[in-house]
Amino acid sequence: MQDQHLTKTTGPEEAPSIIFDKVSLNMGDRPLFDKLSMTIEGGLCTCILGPSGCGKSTLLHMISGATSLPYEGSIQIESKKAKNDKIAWMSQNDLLLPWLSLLENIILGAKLRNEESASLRARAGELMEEAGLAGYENALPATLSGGMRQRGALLRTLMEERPILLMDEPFSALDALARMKLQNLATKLTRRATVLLVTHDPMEALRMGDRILVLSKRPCRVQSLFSLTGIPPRNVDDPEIQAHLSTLLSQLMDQR
Ligand SMILES: Nc1ncnc2c1ncn2[C@@H]1O[C@H](COP(=O)(O)OP(=O)(O)OP(=O)(O)O)[C@@H](O)[C@H]1O
Repeated sequence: MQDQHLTKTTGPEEAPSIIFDKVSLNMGDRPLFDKLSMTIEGGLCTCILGPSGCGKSTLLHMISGATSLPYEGSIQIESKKAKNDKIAWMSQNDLLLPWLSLLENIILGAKLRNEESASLRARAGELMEEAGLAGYENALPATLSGGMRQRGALLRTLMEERPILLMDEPFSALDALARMKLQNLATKLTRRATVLLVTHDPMEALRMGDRILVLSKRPCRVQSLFSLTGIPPRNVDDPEIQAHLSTLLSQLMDQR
């Protein structure tokens, strides 16, 4: 059901690649990026791991253009759509408006643009059903658990139907079980979009990613790239996870 909607709006032809070409940026008096070149493949989930302060969140901000940082080089998004119409953002704070019901929060973007309609509400209802939130349409955020609020935030992001999703540690505030459930849901509902997920959790990256980029300490460069072949979300005992986990962990330990 949801896949149909997502195919229509975030199909492969709509999910662009993001190309960094010799991107340099100083933060303070030191380079954060020094001629960083890499390609984020369209239509795949790329997870980014790396030491604290190496510039993971800054990369997402540079792609979104939300903050104008004085970088050199280029970041190209291969899409016919205008930038505002192609990127959605999700972070670890759910940012639900406390005075609106969960449903009103989920359709907030359309409400603000005066695009609310019966079909839009129906679509939100379908997504809520899929996310196990049916029956909570009128609940205020304060009456919901952290996992439910974060599921609501995920649905609000998906309702925007953007081909690029930038996710900055979206599940880090959740307990292990809620996190795993939300990883499964997010993977299912964002299939075919270009997803860039910043995380500190190697298992999350191995469960959700088609590709994993390990970044180095400042100045940030791509230290290694893992290409995974199976279809996410992977179970924790998936052979592909077992094959990569120790290599990934030892690389991350070496960076500390
Ligand atoms: N507005 C700013 N002014 C100066 N330095 C900044 C600013 N914002 C971030 N930085 C610095 O840029 C570097 C990269 O920050 P960023 O938040 O992108 O790192 P990160 O890899 O996401 O870190 P973490 O994993 O801890 O969230 C850090 O050293 C940070 O101190």
